[in-house]
Amino acid sequence: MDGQLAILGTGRMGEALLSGLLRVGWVKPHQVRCSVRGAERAQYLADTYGVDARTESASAAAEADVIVLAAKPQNLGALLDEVGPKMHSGQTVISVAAGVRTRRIEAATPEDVSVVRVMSNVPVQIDEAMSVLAPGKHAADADVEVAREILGAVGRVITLPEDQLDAVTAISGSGPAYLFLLAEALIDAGILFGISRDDATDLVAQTMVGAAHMLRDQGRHPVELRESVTSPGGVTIAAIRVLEEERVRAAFINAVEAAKRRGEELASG
Ligand SMILES: NC(=O)C1=CN([C@@H]2O[C@H](COP(=O)(O)OP(=O)(O)OC[C@H]3O[C@@H](n4cnc5c(N)ncnc54)[C@H](O)[C@@H]3O)[C@@H](O)[C@H]2O)C=CC1
Ligand SMILES: O=C(O)[C@@H]1CCC=N1
Repeated sequence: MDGQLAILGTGRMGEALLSGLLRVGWVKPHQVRCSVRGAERAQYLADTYGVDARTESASAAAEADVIVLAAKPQNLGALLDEVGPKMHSGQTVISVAAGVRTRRIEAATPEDVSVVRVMSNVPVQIDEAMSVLAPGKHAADADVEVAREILGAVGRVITLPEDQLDAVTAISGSGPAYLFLLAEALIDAGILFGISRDDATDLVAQTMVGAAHMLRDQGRHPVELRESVTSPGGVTIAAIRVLEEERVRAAFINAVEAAKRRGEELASG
């Protein structure tokens, strides 16, 4: 990219984006300004990535062409109060915060600042993120393209209307946590049967990777894939029966619905 990038609130998500963008060469370290809360963290970012890292966001925002907002939703209001008045026409703001609507950000920034909201997920750390873009009112195609380039550096990107973003957050944003919980449970089952934690973790992790690749790359329906494992009169159906008796399917749907509701609460609070 030409110009300057600011990442405001460079925690886990912001750092993962930063490292991905530097790795693919989308920006050079001298083009990046990061802001964080603690001086120690700023020093760490400066030492690790060679970027300008500060504990104050307003100057970083004022100097940038593209601004990534990566603070927690609960801190975004205060961050916007700090940086909004320093922003100026022609800037593109990309917010990765869960639940915070583009109109909230538009209200805190000058009229012709473009906002693109993004919901990504933690595999940004390994360039396997699922990111969904939702353009705000003033976002032009070029702004969406910038967001697509940034998130495209660390995984797959699609665009959806903003009214679907709370659902996206609950599914793919939080999704890795559900899969890690499932992994914990399967590893515990291995331990119950006397398999070592390391071996059980290998079994579960590679099973998840293999199953995920089949689902993503073969274009087959998950029902067909599950049926292909479930032999008549066999072992898998005994487990599926218990999962259905325990209403695991409904539990997942209810859990995702609760996550979506929480996203809506964050938006209104
Ligand atoms: N962790 C995840 O899996 C996902 C997180 N997100 C979103 O990404 C955002 C960041 O999440 P994490 O990186 O996990 O949080 P985090 O807590 O690791 O990072 C947030 C950073 O913002 C800094 N910060 C807060 N207020 C600030 C201010 N006024 N000025 C400068 N820095 C400030 C904090 O010191 C912290 O370093 C959140 O809005 C979250 O909703 C979205 C999808 C997945
Ligand atoms: O739990 C959260 O609030 C964030 C948003 C999606 C994943 N982590």
